[in-house]
Amino acid sequence: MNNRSGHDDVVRSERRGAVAILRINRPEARNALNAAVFAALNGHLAELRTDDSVRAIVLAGASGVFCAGADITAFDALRADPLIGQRRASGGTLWADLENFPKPVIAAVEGLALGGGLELVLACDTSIVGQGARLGLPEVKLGVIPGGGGTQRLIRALGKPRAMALLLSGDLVTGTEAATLGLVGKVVDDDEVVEQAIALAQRISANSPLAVALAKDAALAAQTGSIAAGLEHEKRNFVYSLASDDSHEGQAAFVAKRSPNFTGR
Ligand SMILES: CCCCCCCCCCCCC[C@H](O)CC(=O)SCCNC(=O)CCNC(=O)[C@H](O)C(C)(C)COP(=O)(O)OP(=O)(O)OC[C@H]1O[C@@H](n2cnc3c(N)ncnc32)[C@H](O)[C@@H]1OP(=O)(O)O
Repeated sequence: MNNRSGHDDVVRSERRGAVAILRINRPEARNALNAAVFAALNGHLAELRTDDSVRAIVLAGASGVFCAGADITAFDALRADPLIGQRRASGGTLWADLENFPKPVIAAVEGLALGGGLELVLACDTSIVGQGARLGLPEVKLGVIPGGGGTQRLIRALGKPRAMALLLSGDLVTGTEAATLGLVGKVVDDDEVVEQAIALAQRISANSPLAVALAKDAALAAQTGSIAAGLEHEKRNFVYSLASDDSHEGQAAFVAKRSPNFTGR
C-alpha cells in the first residue's frame, strides 16, 4: 500500500485493522536512520497518536532487515548541528517518543538491529525477533557511544554484567541469544517475525485501549522511580480504569458471557 500520509517513502505505512505497520524503507543502506527517516517516523507517530482507529503499532524494516543504526555517512551533518546537544532540535527524541507513546509499539526485528536500530527495539514496548537476526551496539567500534538511549535501556533490560559486555565490546548476538538474555520479547522463525508481531498487536488491540494505555503508563514508571512511587502511580491508574466506561463494559460482557466492545473511554 502506498503511504497514506505523504511522508517521504523512507518510511512506508500500512494498516491491518486496528494495527498500523511502519516500515523503515532504505534497503540500499540497510534501513539506516538519517534525518529524513527521523522526520518521517515522527510524522507518522504524530498522526497515529490521534487516530482512534489505531490501537497498536508494529515497527519493522524493509527487505528483511530491521535497521543498521544511524546513518554513518550523516555524522558530518550531525557534528555540524549546533543544537546536537539539545536532542529535540536534531530529531534525537525519537527513541523517547517511542517509549512514551500512548499506544503499544512492537518491534518486528528481522535480519539486523544495530546501534540506533537496537535502540529503537529497546524503546519499543516489546519485540518479536527472528532467530537468525543479529543485534548489538557496535558504536564503540566507530569511536562513538550509543546516542539513542542504549546505555540506559540496555542495562535496565539485561543488568550490568551482560549489558556492559555488549556495550563495551560491540559484540553482536543472534535473535535466539537475545531472547535468552532478555533483550527481546520473543524469538520466532525468521520468516514469521512480522506476522507474529502483527498477531500480538491484534490481540492487544482487542483489549480496552484505555486500560492498555494506563497499564503501559504505570509500568513505565517502574523504570524511573522508587517502587513506592510506582505503586502510587499504579493505584492512580487502577482507580481511573475502574471508573471508565470500558471497565463497566468489560464487567457487563463477562456477566453476559459475550465479547466486550471497548471504546477506549
Ligand atoms: C545520523 C542521523 C541524523 C539525523 C539526526 C538525528 C540524530 C539523533 C542522534 C543520533 C544518535 C546516534 C544513534 C546511534 O546510537 C548511533 C549509531 O547507530 S552508529 C551506527 C551503528 N551501526 C553500525 O555500525 C552498522 C554499520 N554497518 C555494518 O556493519 C554493515 O553494513 C551491516 C549492517 C552489518 C551490513 O553488512 P553487509 O550486509 O555486508 O552490507 P554492506 O556493509 O555492504 O552494507 C550495504 C550498504 O548499506 C550501507 N550501510 C550499512 N549500514 C549503514 C549505516 N549504519 N549507515 C550508513 N550506511 C550503512 C553500506 O555502506 C552499504 O552501502 P554501499 O556501500 O552499497 O553504498
